[in-house]
Amino acid sequence: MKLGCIGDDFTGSSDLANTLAKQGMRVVQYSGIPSEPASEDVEAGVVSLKSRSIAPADAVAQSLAALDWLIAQGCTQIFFKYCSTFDSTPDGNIGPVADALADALAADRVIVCPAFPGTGRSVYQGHLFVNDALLNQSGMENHPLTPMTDADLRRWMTPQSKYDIGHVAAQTVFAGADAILAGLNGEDAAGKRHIVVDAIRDEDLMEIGRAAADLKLVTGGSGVALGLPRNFGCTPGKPDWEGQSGPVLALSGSCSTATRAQVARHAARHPARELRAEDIIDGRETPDAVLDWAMITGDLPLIYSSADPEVVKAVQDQFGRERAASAIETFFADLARLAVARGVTRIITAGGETSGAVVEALDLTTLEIGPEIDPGVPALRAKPDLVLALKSGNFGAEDFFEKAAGVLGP
Ligand SMILES: Nc1ncnc2c1ncn2[C@@H]1O[C@H](COP(=O)(O)OP(=O)(O)O)[C@@H](O)[C@H]1O
Ligand SMILES: O=C(O)[C@@H](O)C(=O)COP(=O)(O)O
Repeated sequence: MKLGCIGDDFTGSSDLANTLAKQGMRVVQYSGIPSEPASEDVEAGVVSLKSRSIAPADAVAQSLAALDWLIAQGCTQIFFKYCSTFDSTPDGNIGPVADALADALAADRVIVCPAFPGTGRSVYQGHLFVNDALLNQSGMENHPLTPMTDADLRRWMTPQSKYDIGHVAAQTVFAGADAILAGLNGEDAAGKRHIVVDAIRDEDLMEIGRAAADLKLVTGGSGVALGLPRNFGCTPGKPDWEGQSGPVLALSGSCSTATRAQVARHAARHPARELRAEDIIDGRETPDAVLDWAMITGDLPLIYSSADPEVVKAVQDQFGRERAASAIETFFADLARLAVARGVTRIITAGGETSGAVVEALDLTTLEIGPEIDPGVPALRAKPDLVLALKSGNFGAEDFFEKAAGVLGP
């Protein structure tokens, strides 16, 4: 293994694995830290953790354990993947994990770059934009777990990290890899360890990738990984893929803007069943009954708890943020387990935490990367008779669920 990756959630990890696979690397996504060595032919390993919204100390411990495993596989560069919307709170977990990885690797000039132009995320003058809106005006300010209320990445990262945060501005990035490296060196000399690097186009990311060839640690969204495979001699390619026939089920616990539009569109055309958080928490809904409904109805049924920000806020005020999230995630996890036991072979999940809960419940250890469904979302094969799509909350076109079902199989 050459490139070792640690993803702070499962959708983000599949997004990263997708980017690396498209750039020609032989990639495997692991669910949690594997207990065995990787197969010899894997060039990039992505260890998916569910560490984005847990206690910072736990996120650090899990990330360091993942690092140990990746180093033991021979990796010479480590990539820490977080969300292209920089999902974190003033306590973490991006800063504490980046600090711990940098310390463990004795890494300097740590790039911080969530840009992903293909999905509208750009970093300009240290600020993160989603299309034409600043991050904190993009809907992400209402995220149920990590409300993003400031678009200045340097300011957002500062309370999270024990190190000073530097910046390489767009003008330098536009001048290419040598200038970027000089910019990183300058910030390093000024005592900055984590360095926000601007990027607004894929060309910028390719140049940042070139500049990062000898760095021990790179952090960011999947975009900044675009230029890394070339450093390892890889050239773009297409994965082998054969779809899977059989019953399909879509599950959505994401309350992000894009997912809510996808849910609304799907519900107007296919069977869709809404789960109210209070009914789950009070036990009025059971996974068995909901699955019975899905198996009888067919036609790409969608089960969702996705709700508008006011509804989510009322639920969180009544039950507490963590209790609500955990009850809903457990429900989806139980539902997925029952669905597979009853013969479902294609599962589509929307939402990073939701997807993590589902993959962990299904006890899937490795995921093979298939073709891209929409930017940042690949088809995945988990077992000979089970394929998945793990959709990041804000990714995908409005007809994503239909599209995903089509790519996953006939
Ligand atoms: N109706 C709801 N009320 C409160 N919390 C919810 C509701 N629906 C889902 N959640 C929780 O919100 C979180 C959404 O996070 P996630 O699945 O990562 O989606 P995204 O990828 O959009 O961030 C999950 O923890 C989920 O259980
Ligand atoms: O970088 C991204 O935006 C995604 O890969 C990602 O991490 C999304 O996370 P969720 O929105 O929580 O699914």
